[in-house]
Amino acid sequence: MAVYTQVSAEELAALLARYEGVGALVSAKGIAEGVENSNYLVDTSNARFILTLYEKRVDAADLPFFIALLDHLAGAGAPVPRAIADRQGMQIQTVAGRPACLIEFLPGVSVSRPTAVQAAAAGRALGTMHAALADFTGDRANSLGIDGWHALAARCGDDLDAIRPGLRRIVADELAWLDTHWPRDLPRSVVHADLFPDNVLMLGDAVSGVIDFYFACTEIRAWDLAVTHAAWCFDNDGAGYHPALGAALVGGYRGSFGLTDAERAAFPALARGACLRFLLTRAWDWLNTPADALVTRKDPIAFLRRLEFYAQTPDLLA
Ligand SMILES: Nc1ncnc2c1ncn2[C@@H]1O[C@H](COP(=O)(O)OP(=O)(O)O)[C@@H](O)[C@H]1O
Ligand SMILES: N[C@@H](CCOP(=O)(O)O)C(=O)O
Repeated sequence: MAVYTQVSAEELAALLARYEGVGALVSAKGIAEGVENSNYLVDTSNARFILTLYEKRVDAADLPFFIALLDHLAGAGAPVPRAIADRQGMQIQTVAGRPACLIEFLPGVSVSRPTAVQAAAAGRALGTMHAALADFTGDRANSLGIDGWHALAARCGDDLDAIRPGLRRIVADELAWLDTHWPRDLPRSVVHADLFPDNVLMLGDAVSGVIDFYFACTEIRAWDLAVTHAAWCFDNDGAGYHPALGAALVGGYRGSFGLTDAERAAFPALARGACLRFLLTRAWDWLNTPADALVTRKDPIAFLRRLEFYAQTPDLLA
């Protein structure tokens, strides 16, 4: 469960009083899903909201970028939640000592075993967002891009072998391979960078919401598709690849945005980079999450298995 910071009913009522028309506090519950931030489901006499307190990897200095990104996408008709402005026009607040936003609640549920139809819808939603971002002028460096993977691997150090004997060597070899094969000249854009099924809300087979933009950054645009492919098209433990999901996801994306020959050719390398990114952040969390934290650690090895698949399938989108 991801609730790192407790918020009292008094603090919450005082927060809500800053906003015009949100109503009075009826109830607030910590949300079990998520690993990065503290999230509360807040019901008022008027509506339902999400209260997010930013923790861990979210730098408060990046919040204006994320909020501008959500405003831009929502303005273009994408189903993303805006941060609500208070009477003074402030979207970023301080709650229990943490930076925080009151956020629109979006309906829908995230699927744990997507169907091909749902994967196609996710691919279309990603492509539609990329189209909407063509005229977004915000910019944020990717601290979890290829340079960041080197730094994170160095910080994990020998402890990687405590997760799986030999993992440190595997990571070092993969970094060396990526340094040589990483595409440097593909189109770049602001991207979501974490479009896992738990960050896509669905009503039936339709995408009703895309959430959790807190890794959004300027990156190789097709890397976003590679992240989404790695996240959607395997069993959770990374053991089994589902070609029908892969074809549907990529087909949905190509239909709504498009993919160049150069992006297709680079896809296996981008996917290997995506796997290494999640392997490393999960490994770091695995090694550093306090025993008493109310959060479920995610398995790094599930992304080692995906990495092995992409390494063995260099002609995946050929
Ligand atoms: N705007 C929203 N509308 C509806 N539910 C949301 C919204 N934002 C977050 N949630 C719920 O909160 C959970 C955790 O949110 P998320 O942003 O993924 O957290 P974290 O950044 O900690 O991973 C989601 O899985 C979803 O159930
Ligand atoms: N998607 C990442 C972890 C980030 O968690 P999220 O709940 O913010 O998506 C992973 O699976 O490692």
